[in-house]
Amino acid sequence: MPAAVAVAASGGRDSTALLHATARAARDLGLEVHALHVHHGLVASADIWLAQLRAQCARWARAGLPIHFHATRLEGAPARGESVEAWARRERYAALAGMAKAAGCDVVLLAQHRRDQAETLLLQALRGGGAEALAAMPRRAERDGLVWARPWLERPREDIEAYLRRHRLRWVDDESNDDEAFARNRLRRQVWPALLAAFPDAEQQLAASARRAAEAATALQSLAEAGLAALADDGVLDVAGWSQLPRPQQAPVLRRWLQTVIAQPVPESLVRRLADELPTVGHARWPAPGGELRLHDARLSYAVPQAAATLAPEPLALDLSSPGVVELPAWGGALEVQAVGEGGVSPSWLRAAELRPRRGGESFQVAPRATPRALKKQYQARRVAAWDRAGPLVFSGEQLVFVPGLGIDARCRAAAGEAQLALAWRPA
Ligand SMILES: Nc1ncnc2c1ncn2[C@@H]1O[C@H](COP(=O)(O)OP(=O)(O)OP(=O)(O)O)[C@@H](O)[C@H]1O
Repeated sequence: MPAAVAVAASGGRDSTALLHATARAARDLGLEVHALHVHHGLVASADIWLAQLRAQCARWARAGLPIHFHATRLEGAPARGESVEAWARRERYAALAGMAKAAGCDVVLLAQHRRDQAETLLLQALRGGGAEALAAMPRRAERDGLVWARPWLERPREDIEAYLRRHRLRWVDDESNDDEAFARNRLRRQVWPALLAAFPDAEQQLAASARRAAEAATALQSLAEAGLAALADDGVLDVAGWSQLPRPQQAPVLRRWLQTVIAQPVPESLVRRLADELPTVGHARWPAPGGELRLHDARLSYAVPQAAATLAPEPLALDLSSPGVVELPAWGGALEVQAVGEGGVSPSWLRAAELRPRRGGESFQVAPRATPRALKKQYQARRVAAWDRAGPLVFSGEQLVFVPGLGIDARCRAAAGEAQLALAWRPA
């Protein structure tokens, strides 16, 4: 049995009740309770929440409950394109995990109850979620080396209200619960009263559905894993083998593979599109979260763009006039120099070469009679993906000689019959 248990406490109604109930049980069992609060810094009232909860815990401690209070103020802000809710949730869990570990707790209790579970199932269904999403919240999950448990997940909301009344507990009302811009608040305010009036046991039945969906999701996942075992190797999916699977297994196996290679949520539209298109195309690319999927020789892989140009190293002078491979770890790859019969550059251009990062404003000429155009335009015209643009530009004096993804500038090409070299950028 653990010596201490943590409770994630917002100061709101449910977690106030859970904190109090846990502290009372802990007193009887000889355990310590750590109340963990996260100040998101998003609304002015967050200061009041923190102060009230701290004072509440101090009062309970004085009254003999084995309770300790900890709080973390979140720093920073959502990344570009990230929603405030997603950022707050991720940072809240990270802060809770940090505080729990520092307090020596292995278990963190969360206060969601059966009504929350029923709402989550409905919200997932309204977003078109599959079994995994309809499973809603697990009663117990292991993450970041901690157990996250929801001891009241099967408790009706009324039980918690009765507990609060019985112990005359006070809590802070979250004013954002009134904001109908949030789907959960619209569900709570507009839909739930009507639903309960028409279906009095809705909460219980929806929570039961979530439990069954969780079982179905676990079974489906093991099936998909078993199907994948023979088809995926080192992040590459054998598309020929996948096409031989019975039709109903194809999407689940594909979804599972995508989840393993893309470390972020996989849009269902991508799963559907791939399931339809994979059997019909030979070579193709599809945009995917954080990168790109590439199909080549019936093998599907996922590629992530190279580090951004802001990390590009300093210019570097070197002699590239003889064949060989020049390893350039600072650039994340190597330049390969090869003797060729045509289409190359005369070695004299490469004797005093300089590798430079792209700065903007460079121009590149693709063919002898073409007009030089801005590098950016050439990339766009030839649909060079962002990660194929990584690697150094090779200059000779002020003349751009070679560009990863585009090749040798036509102005530097050697005449037929002359000694010449081709360059290629090989990302690590
Ligand atoms: N700022 C916070 N600091 C610590 N724990 C939090 C915080 N916000 C939420 N939690 C924890 O996550 C659980 C779910 O959060 P959510 O905001 O969905 O709950 P809620 O139904 O509003 O609960 P409560 O009435 O306790 O605020 C809470 O019950 C609580 O255990």
